[in-house]
Amino acid sequence: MPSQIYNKLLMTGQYISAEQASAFDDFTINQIGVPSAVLMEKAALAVYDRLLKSPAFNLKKVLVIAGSGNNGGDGIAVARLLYLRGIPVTIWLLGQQDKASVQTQLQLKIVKNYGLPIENQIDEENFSKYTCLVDAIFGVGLSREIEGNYAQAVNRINASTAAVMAVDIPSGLHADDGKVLGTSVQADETVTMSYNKMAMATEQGRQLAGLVTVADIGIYDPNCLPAN
Ligand SMILES: NC(=O)C1=CN([C@@H]2O[C@H](COP(=O)(O)OP(=O)(O)OC[C@H]3O[C@@H](n4cnc5c(N)ncnc54)[C@H](O)[C@@H]3O)[C@@H](O)[C@H]2O)[C@H](O)CC1
Ligand SMILES: [K+]
Repeated sequence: MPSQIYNKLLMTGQYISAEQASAFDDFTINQIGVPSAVLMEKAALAVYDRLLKSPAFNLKKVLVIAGSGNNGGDGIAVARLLYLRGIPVTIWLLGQQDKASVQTQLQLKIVKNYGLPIENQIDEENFSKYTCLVDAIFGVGLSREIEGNYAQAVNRINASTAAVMAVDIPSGLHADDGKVLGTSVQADETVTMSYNKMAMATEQGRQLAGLVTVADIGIYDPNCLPAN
């Protein structure tokens, strides 16, 4: 694909809203036909690659904190990739499994078949032993204040000395305006899917996201596709 078309597709320097992210996702799956699991795998590979490459992360003992939506699904797939590389990794599943999204249930089935450790609770002593935390609690689907055990998990992540990688967007940041909904993860790095999010164009969003990597996972703005 000639580079000027590809550059237009990537819309480098653009920021998109949660609604656009979902619309582009939906278009790619339902109009173009790329299976959702393929997109999730490419999202997970982008986070996995950055975790391996970035000097910010000590992968001696990794904890993936996963919600029940597709952001959690991305995180669970990251845990699987790390596990198959021989990296010690545990999944702390916050959401209720039976309420998990279809894609997240698939990722849970896969990691169970591989025998990855999945916990519903992590005590303080064990939590403090992790050297790297992956925030896969909420992504662009965050729509209200974070409360209860989700808020507790966010506060424990922020109190940890371990480096934090946020999947797509720090959990607690609203994708459109960078507002903190109750509490938000403070990330060292964020790998965001397809295009940067409007939240990261705000001072607060930039600060909470840390170093942002925009991952091209094959989801594009339909208006930027080459005319056939
Ligand atoms: N668009 C892309 O390029 C891709 C995005 N992926 C990942 O999918 C998430 C978005 O997933 P979604 O299922 O829509 O929502 P979340 O996982 O962000 O949220 C989960 C779920 O939680 C509920 N919820 C919202 N606010 C709260 C709250 N305060 N407390 C409790 N529960 C809450 C709500 O029902 C949400 O549905 C995106 O960020 C990417 O990580 C794809 O996997 C790959 C392509
Ligand atoms: K997140």
